[in-house]
Amino acid sequence: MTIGRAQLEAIVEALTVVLPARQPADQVLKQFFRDHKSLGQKDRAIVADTVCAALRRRRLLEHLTPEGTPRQMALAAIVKAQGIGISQVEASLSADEKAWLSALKAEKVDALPFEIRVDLPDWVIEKLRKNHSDEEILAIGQSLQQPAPLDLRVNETKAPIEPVLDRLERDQIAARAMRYSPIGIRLRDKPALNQHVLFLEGVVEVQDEGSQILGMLLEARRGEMVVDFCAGAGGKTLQLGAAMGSSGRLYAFDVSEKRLANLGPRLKRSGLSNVFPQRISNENDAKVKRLRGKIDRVLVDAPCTGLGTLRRNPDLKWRQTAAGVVELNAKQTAILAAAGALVKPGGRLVYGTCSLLEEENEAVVTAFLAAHPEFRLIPCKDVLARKDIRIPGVEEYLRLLPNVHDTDGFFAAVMERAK
Ligand SMILES: C[S@@+](CC[C@H](N)C(=O)[O-])C[C@H]1O[C@@H](n2cnc3c(N)ncnc32)[C@H](O)[C@@H]1O
Repeated sequence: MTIGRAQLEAIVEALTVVLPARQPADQVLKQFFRDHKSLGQKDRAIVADTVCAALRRRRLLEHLTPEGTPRQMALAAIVKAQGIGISQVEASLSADEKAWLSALKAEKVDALPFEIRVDLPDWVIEKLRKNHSDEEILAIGQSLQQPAPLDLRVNETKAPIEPVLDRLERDQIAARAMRYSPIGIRLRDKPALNQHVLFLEGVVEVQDEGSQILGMLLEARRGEMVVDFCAGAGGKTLQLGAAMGSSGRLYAFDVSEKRLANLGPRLKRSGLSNVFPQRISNENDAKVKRLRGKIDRVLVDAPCTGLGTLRRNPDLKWRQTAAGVVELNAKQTAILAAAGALVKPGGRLVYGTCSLLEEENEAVVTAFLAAHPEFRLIPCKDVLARKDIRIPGVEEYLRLLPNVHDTDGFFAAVMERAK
């Protein structure tokens, strides 16, 4: 793949606005493309791929480019992170740059310090060391440097999985049933699906396999009262609504108007009529309190560092901080307590995150259980076994890792309130 002068300039300009990491990279990039309407489809793909590669290997690239200018970062990303040959950019290089890139190309990444190979900030590595060996941390870090696959969930209210797989095959979209999720399909490539009839008619939705497994832990059933406390744009809400056969009542709470607004069109496509999105001001909103003790199942998909999703959002690792974890922790604890109060006797509470950090996961659950003896832990393994799902390493808690399960990183705990 040749990268021309104009394309390289566009990559450098894009990195100039993305690298300060003041806002999420996808938002900055979206604005960048709005401001650069002359860039064609192919140019945009090249810019987006290189920016993503630079964010995935930012620590390596900063190590290799002592001045760290956006141009150096762009060139190093192309040659070192994307593995593109120097000859493919040669026409745009000065003699000095050519010599520098040749030396860079020859440098052995495997011989670099551990932290650079892991490509995570020091504070994250330190926290991971509480539960993982350095060998595991390296495997986790390297798996998070890979792009994530495109995963779909089949809307059970519209179709079983087999005809959907058949339809994809007929349309020459390479796909296979997922390893763990019985309602999931993994695509081999990343086709633009948003004009495909299966997507437009709400038969499939994009959802990572790990997220599907987490949603299944709630075992939401027909006719029940269910709350998705942190519904966001509704990835799991739609799954729960379908599992409930579009019956009962499913409240989708979130503090973010914008995220709930993104649920709107997805909900319409899904055809579900049991979902009630509600914006709440915080976890103690009156809309929450009036449901105390009345709900069969409550899911808390808590706000977290998102470190398990770095394959999709590589900028997150440079936007989170140790101080941020402390703030998130306070939120997670408060949300879980408020959500737990909604569960009726004999009901279920699931706490989940897409974080890899013990502080956001086991520690929050352990503290909750200590303060709420009316709840007890149900092993995730047992819940999944009822659906014939067996996942290596899943026992008491759900712990999914990209290097082990080829899903985003997820954690979950299932709790039941005494009758
Ligand atoms: C991990 S995301 C949810 C993702 C979503 N469940 C999905 O599957 O697509 C966490 C969500 O928690 C929301 N949130 C933050 N503080 C909250 C609070 N106090 N009460 C309810 N939701 C909150 C955020 O706006 C964010 O949408």
